[in-house]
Formats: sequence, C-alpha cells, structure tokens
Amino acid sequence: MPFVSIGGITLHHRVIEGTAAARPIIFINSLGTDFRIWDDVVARLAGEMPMLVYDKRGHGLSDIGGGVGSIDDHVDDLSALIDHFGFDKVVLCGLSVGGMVAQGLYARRPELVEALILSDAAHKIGTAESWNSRIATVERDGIEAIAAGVLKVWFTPDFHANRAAELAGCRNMLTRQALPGYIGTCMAVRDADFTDSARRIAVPTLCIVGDQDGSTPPDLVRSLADLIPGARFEVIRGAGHIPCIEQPDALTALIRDFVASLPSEKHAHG
Ligand SMILES: O=C(O)CC1=CCC(=O)O1
Repeated sequence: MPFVSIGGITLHHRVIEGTAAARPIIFINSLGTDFRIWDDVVARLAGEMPMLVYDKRGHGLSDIGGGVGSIDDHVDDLSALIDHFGFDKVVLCGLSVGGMVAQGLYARRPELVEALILSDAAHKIGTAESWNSRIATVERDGIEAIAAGVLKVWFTPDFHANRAAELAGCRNMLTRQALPGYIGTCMAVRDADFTDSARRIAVPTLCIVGDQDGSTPPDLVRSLADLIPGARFEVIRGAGHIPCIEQPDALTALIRDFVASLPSEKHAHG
C-alpha cells in the first residue's frame, strides 16, 4: 500500500515512474484537497520524469498530526519524504499552501531543490482576520458552511456552468477533509510569511496563476515573482485557483517547458 510512516506521521503518496535521466518532481496539494488534484497533469507527464504526489498532513488519507498546524510541520513531512525516497535533488511543484511548503523546504534545505514551480501561491496569503473568521465558521458549522464560497474561488464561472460532475466531485473532496486537518492548515497559512525568504531564492522559479484566481489573484502572484530573483511569471487563461484541474493542458505545457529549460545535467537529455 502507498503509505509511509515518518516522523510519527503516516503519509499517503503515489510514485509515478519516469526516465531516470530526469529530476523527480514532487507535487504538493492545496488546502481542502488531496493528491488527486494532480491526476490530469501527472497523466500527461507520465514517462517523462519521475513524479511523487502525496497528501499533505491533515488531508486525504494522511495523518492529521497533533497540535496547532504550522508550515514547519508540513516542511518536516516533505523533508522526511525526500530523504525516505533517497532523492538528492528535486523539482517542487506546490499549489497554494503547497507552494508555501515548497518555499519553506527551500528555506530550510536549499541543497535539495533544483527548481520551484509555485502555482497560485504567494509569500503571504490572506490576512489573520480572514483566516480566523474562516476557522471560527468551520469550527462552528463545518466545512459545508464555506464550501460554496471556496468553490467560487477555486473555479471560474465557466467551470461552474459546464463541468457539473467535476464540480460536485471537488465539493465532495473539500467537504470530506478532516476538520482538524483543515483547520490546522488554515492556521499554517495564516501564520506563514515568506516575504524575506522569497528574496533569497536562488534556483529557477516559475510562478503561475489562473487569470480568474479569487484566492491568490494575478497581482499577488506577480508580487511573489517580483520578489524572487529571475523568477518567471505566467498567467493561465480560463482558470481559477486550481489550474491543475481546470486547465491541465496549459499547466502541463508550462511545467514541461520550464523543466526542459533547467540547466542541470539531469535535464540535458532534452
Ligand atoms: O481554499 C481557499 O480559499 C484557497 C486556498 C488558500 C490557501 C490554499 O491552499 O488554498
């Protein structure tokens, strides 16, 4: 079974084999989702590069973990996973809070990171007030109470109008996350600020955003890209906060092109 227990936490993951000549990419999911959000991207990249997807703690089939949630806990898990699989260097692709976890891993263990792909992520997301209000609502009324609002920022009006089955499935994914895991991750996002460390990122970085992202809008993601020396900034048209579900072709093309541009020997095969 695709589970590993490290640092007292059991993490659910999936390894997708790819050519050993390419660096592995690790995909990190966002708040209220599990690793299935990457399915359509991983299917398109299959065979090109090794990939690892995992449910970050508190989500999917991974453990919730104890105590108050912090980005450091998520970084601990990712760091331990990289060691567990024996990767010497990886490309990290994180969505939203997943992009914060990627920034945190780079800040702690930069030698492990060849490049960063930060999708709909920022150095700081939301305000303490907005997160405290969300936490209070879900503590009182459950994730159901915020689901309609969250789905509005996740997906465009076009997705809502034309992809009813996927919308319903994503709603199930959101509302079925464990409440303590969801709340812990809200706390982690609330307390995270990578403004200073973003300025010190010294690996190739691609910042991507959906043009209709209502959570980390294009201007915010652009401001992250502006902080990171040499970062590339790309907008995906017709996407909200989760381009890997809404526009997997466009996201995959950006990932493929970015990875092919990396200077390392591992990618020299083209
Ligand atoms: O669910 C949301 O509101 C969007 C989001 C913020 C951080 C994250 O990971 O997702």
